[in-house]
Amino acid sequence: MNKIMRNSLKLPQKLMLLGSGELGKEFVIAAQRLGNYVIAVDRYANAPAMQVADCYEVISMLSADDLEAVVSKHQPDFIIPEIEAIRTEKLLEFEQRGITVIPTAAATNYTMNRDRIRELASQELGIRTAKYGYAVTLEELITASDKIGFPNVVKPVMSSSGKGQSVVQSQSEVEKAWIYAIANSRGDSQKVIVEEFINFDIEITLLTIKQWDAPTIFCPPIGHRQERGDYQESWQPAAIAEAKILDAQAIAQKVTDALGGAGIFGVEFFITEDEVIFSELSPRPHDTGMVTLISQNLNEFELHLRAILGLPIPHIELLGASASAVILASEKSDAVTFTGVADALSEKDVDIKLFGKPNAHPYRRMGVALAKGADVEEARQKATVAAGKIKLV
Ligand SMILES: Nc1ncnc2c1ncn2[C@@H]1O[C@H](COP(=O)(O)OP(=O)(O)OP(=O)(O)O)[C@@H](O)[C@H]1O
Ligand SMILES: NCC(=O)N[C@@H]1O[C@H](COP(=O)([O-])[O-])[C@@H](O)[C@H]1O
Ligand SMILES: [Mg+2]
Repeated sequence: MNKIMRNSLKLPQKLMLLGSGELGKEFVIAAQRLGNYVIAVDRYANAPAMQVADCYEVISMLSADDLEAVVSKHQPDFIIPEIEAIRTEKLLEFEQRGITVIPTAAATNYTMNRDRIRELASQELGIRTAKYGYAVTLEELITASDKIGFPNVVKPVMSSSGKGQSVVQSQSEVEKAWIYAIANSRGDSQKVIVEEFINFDIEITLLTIKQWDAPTIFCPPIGHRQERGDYQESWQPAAIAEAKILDAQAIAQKVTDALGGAGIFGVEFFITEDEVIFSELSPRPHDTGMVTLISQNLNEFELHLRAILGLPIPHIELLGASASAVILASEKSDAVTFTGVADALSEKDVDIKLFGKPNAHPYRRMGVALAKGADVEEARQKATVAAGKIKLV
């Protein structure tokens, strides 16, 4: 259904983006370069992607009525979610009405909360994940934590970028983790997941491109480092044994086939000495994949667009060892300005993206530094130094 036939595709298409952060902004730029018409939607005005879209709407994406209003008004050909927290039941309805939802409405429903995609991977597909349990009360979390053991990781089932997530060392810390998770849960969910802590050697994102009428293809693996559950730096290629890359590709193919549709997926894995453990997946570009803005002939946003529109992807090429490092805010501010950009850009093969978020708060991601180097170590060093030069004032 809704399959785009390559040779009959007419441009421009009308694309509605649900979520308008930094990932959406780069996607809109890619879409605009082929002349498409983009409506950017988010919960606040002047969000990054709105700044480069044809028009924008400010709504609650968790409200079915709000979604209905903007879809009826604009009649998009495609609805392209950019965040998890969307009333996905409504997307099923739009899909039934003939609008193509990316990658599919069912896939956005599976990945809206951590529990459904975890059940799909672990129970239905038999894929190795961390041991896990759920809780909807503190008492249940105490019991579930005992079963999983310590240390463990507690997360709201609906959250992203590490919001509400904590590593719990002992039973005495469970209550604090519960309160933190519930306070930082997006939407109306009161459910948390508790996971076995995986002591991995490296964690990776495998960007997986699922196409309408061509085989699934993969980017070289991206390594990353996270703090507070949020990405700090990423690099490509990640040094992993070929056999493990093939294992990860097979798992990514299995999960994305089960989800269906077309588009890019960021499939996350923990790699230990002898295991490849599936963590989670984004049915859209991934934050750690921003490194592809400098590392590849086609970046993850261009790949997403081509996959969505059924355009060919003849070749993905890694242009050299590359890295990204985030630029975070440290204080609350409604008037953000940056210094140090000239200094950062004085280095060869370094680039800076500032997202244009209208306000800042501690740890909010405001930009990213990108670098190429002779090897991954040099690229990481250059990206981190460049990010450190940018100051918010
Ligand atoms: N079970 C675990 N064992 C060890 N580390 C973990 C575990 N779960 C999460 N982490 C760490 O926390 C990070 C964020 O976790 P996860 O990807 O589940 O959260 P998220 O909020 O969905 O993040 P994002 O939206 O940025 O992908 C992981 O990349 C990893 O570094
Ligand atoms: N890990 C998911 C992720 O990176 N999502 C990206 O962050 C934006 C929200 O940023 P904000 O919280 O600063 O508004 C989202 O819109 C998306 O671009
Ligand atoms: Mg993640």
